[in-house]
Amino acid sequence: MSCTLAGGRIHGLIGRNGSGKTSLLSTLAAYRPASAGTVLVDGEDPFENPRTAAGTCFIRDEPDLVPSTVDRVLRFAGRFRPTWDHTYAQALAARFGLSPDKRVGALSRGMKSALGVTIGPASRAPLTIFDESYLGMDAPARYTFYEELIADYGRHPRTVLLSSHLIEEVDALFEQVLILDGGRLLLHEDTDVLRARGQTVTGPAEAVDRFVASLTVVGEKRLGGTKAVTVYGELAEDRRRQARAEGLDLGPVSVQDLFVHLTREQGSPR
Ligand SMILES: Nc1ncnc2c1ncn2[C@@H]1O[C@H](COP(=O)(O)OP(=O)(O)OP(=O)(O)O)[C@@H](O)[C@H]1O
Repeated sequence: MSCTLAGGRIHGLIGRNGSGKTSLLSTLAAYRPASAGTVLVDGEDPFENPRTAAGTCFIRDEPDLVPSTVDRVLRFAGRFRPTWDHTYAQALAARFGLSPDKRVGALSRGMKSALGVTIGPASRAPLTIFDESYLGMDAPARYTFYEELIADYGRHPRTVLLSSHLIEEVDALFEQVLILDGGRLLLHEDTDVLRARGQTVTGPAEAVDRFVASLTVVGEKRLGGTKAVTVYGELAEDRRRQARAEGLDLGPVSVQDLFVHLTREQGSPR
């Protein structure tokens, strides 16, 4: 794969199991050297590089936590990061219900993840990477994470790279999307451009079925007599007019529907 990630954006990394997300993120965060090819962070090889390491925060699905108390874990995380905001870290930990004197060993799976996603935003690292960091966190805690991430990103813009399987929950955060498939970069686009690659056609079930008969259907939902069908491919203007004339609504497609369509057939792991 070959790509350049623009700074100051939130990039979503999605791909099926074994497609290479963790391998890519681990190499960017210098947890592993590149076995082939070139990886540059801010123009430099990140491996064993103190300058890029100080500006990178990598929160893995099993967060790296020293065996101590919540407060000490946060202080330790801040020691290596010039951009660390300890007041914000404490406020975020409190929002997740993490008591400062609680020991890491006594935290549940989801609470360990919550501590990981406290360190990520509080690091304010110019390159902040989350690799399925929400694992085990319940829905209210995940939504708190998304809310805090976007609010803090607004206050302190930086480059965020976030891999997730919960695409419907997180796609609103993504400014750009990368889809990996079998170790290759299948697609790298602005989220809006990606959403325009398909359409959702909604209306009375029979009219929708008639309209989509000759189109590539990638998903459908039905509620009573109303149906919403997702189709792949752009619609020409005359087809759009026809849809409106038949009382059908056209909307953008979900990133998840497109992802499933693009990776279901060819998407076997390497
Ligand atoms: N430590 C390792 N040694 C050898 N091969 C590995 C190792 N870790 C991962 N792989 C292989 O590298 C490929 C990519 O794995 P990777 O963990 O990067 O995928 P992923 O997209 O993060 O998957 P998932 O969504 O399941 O977490 C897979 O074929 C996997 O078997």
